Amino acid sequence: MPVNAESHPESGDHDIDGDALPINEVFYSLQGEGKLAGTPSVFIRTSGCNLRCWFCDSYHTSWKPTHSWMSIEDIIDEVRTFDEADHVVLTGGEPLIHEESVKLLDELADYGYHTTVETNGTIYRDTAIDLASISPKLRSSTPTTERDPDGEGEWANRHDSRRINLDALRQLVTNYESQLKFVITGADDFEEITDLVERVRNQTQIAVPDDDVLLMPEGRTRDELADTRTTVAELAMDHGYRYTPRLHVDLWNDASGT
Ligand SMILES: C[S@@+](CC[C@H](N)C(=O)[O-])C[C@H]1O[C@@H](n2cnc3c(N)ncnc32)[C@H](O)[C@@H]1O
Ligand SMILES: Nc1nc2[nH]cc(C(=O)O)c2c(=O)[nH]1
Ligand code: SF4
Ligand SMILES: [Mg+2]
Repeated sequence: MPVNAESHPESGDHDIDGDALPINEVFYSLQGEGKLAGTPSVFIRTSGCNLRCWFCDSYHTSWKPTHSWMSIEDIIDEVRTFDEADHVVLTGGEPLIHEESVKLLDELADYGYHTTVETNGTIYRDTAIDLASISPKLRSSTPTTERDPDGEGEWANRHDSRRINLDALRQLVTNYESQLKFVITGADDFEEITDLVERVRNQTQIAVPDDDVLLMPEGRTRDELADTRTTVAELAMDHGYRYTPRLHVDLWNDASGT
């Protein structure tokens, strides 16, 4: 169900009683990324983000957010229409900017769903998360003047100062089963990854095995992925990290609702 009403997610200007979330789309697909790639899953995509990656493949949740407000009850009713699925992926935008995501996840868990949260790792919340799929943003994600899809670099400093929150990363990794999934634009990104993984390891007693560090090629389309994925596969082999494909892009390119 693509949802396309225009309004601003931070405004809260909706007339639904009870807890509600700005929802960009709800759809059924295969998990395309990470440890659970290939798993049939219902995706709930919230709108609104605290970062602005230049390459964001969900432009209508970050740079130009669109959504309809949905009550938690209505979201869960919609999820339950896909009766083959027992996995739910909460994504965005950044789903953890919304306090109401806590209640949604708790209720999904009460219904017995396995929950994955796709997050940029800058915000921690205590809720029912079976897999925290954390994608910390590297320097190469910054929307510099040359790479800004929507302006002239106005977001660059804000993005850069927000993109790493070591304390939030520590809490996510310590309290949930997790994966660290880095978007790679080129071999130059690698040093920053090893450095950040070390810093996270130094913050927690929980083991962060190389197997839970995933390298994902940057690319919104098959053609873009064709340019990055071999480099990324070789980096994974050289360093013992895991490669993750973007299965949905391989299967359906950049079609919406996939
Ligand atoms: C749209 S984000 C939403 C969740 C959260 N804001 C985050 O960034 O993790 C979902 C996933 O897509 C990844 N992603 C976004 N744009 C991408 C691109 N152009 N190429 C590869 N991965 C991308 C993100 O890193 C994240 O793992
Ligand atoms: N099929 C599919 N798998 C995904 N895994 C993470 C996604 C996301 O946008 O968070 C995503 C997505 O958009 N589609
Ligand atoms: S953090 Fe996620 S949703 Fe936000 S701009 Fe980056 S990729 Fe897009
Ligand atoms: Mg996606």
